[in-house]
Amino acid sequence: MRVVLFSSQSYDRGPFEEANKTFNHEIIYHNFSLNKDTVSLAGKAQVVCVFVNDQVDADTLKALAENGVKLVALRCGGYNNVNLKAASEYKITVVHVPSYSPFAVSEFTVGLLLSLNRKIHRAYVRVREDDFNIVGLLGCDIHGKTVGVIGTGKIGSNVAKCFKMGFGCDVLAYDINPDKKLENYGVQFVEQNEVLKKADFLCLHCPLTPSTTHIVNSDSLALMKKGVTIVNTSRGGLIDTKALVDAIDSGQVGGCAIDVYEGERNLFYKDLSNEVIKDSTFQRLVNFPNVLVTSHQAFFTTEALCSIAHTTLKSASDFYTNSLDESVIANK
Ligand SMILES: NC(=O)c1ccc[n+]([C@@H]2O[C@H](COP(=O)([O-])OP(=O)(O)OC[C@H]3O[C@@H](n4cnc5c(N)ncnc54)[C@H](O)[C@@H]3O)[C@@H](O)[C@H]2O)c1
Repeated sequence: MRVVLFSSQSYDRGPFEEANKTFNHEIIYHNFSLNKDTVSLAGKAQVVCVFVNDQVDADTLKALAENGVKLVALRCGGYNNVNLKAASEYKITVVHVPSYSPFAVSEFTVGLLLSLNRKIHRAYVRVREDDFNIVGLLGCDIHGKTVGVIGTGKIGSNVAKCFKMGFGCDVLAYDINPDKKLENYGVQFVEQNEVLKKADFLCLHCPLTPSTTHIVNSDSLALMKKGVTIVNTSRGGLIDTKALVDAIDSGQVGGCAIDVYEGERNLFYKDLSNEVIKDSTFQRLVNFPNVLVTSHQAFFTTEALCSIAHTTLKSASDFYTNSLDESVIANK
């Protein structure tokens, strides 16, 4: 198969070339993203492979279909950036990587929360500047606090278990489809509003869907405990960023660590260090001392990259032998 990767980075090549020793596809790497303006550069692709910020909207899918593309393979778990309905209309199958390393994202989530709470990222900068003062770096014990988890799938369940069993927290969880096995670990399922009201630390791990868009907004922020810390490693669109900025400004939110941002498409994975960033909401957000932002890297481990490459190329092979595993199909 000819597989064309959009938004590919230097670190994608190694794992894809290694995995391809098993599958023998022809792989073409494009370092720019897929959208309706770049779709013609898919060329004679049989499989188009995209990542989290490619814009696979109806126009793009129509152009892909006209070019004979029958498979769009996301090399990630979420598929909120693909118009699945349009894909089905144009008879394009969309596959994703439902599980590569939930540990990669859950471990990163815990790391972000620890770093933000104890200001480790700020301490690092101070010590490098020979500033050994610790004023302003005060944190709190996480032990004994209440951690709220929205979405307890592969990632959220790991996070919930980690805070319950590793840190001795009370963990309150909400999921539209709760996996009751988590209760055996002491995690308690409650209504979403109860999670929001009681959490000292709130972790978001549900997918971005119409019903979860801006799940954190001015109304839900008002329900939360004053001084709550919010951690989002799922998708930026879960948070209304303007409302979050206001809540940080007022002190309603005491800290925020995010690996994802609703306007990240124009920013993340690019070196913009010599440019003026026009997104004033983002600029305001990153300048708060109690905010920690990373550039959508929670997935970024060696194990995850290898697993993503293997599953993606296997799906390409399986699609053309009619043996795709149901679990990888996003538009069933
Ligand atoms: N930052 C990163 O690098 C990165 C990497 C991988 C995944 N992610 C994000 O993490 C999300 C979770 O991944 P996962 O592998 O745990 O997915 P998953 O499908 O295993 O779990 C998602 C859970 O959310 C629940 N859910 C769905 N709608 C909900 C709602 N309205 N309210 C509460 N719960 C709801 C589902 O029932 C499910 O249990 C993905 O959707 C993706 O957006 C981010």
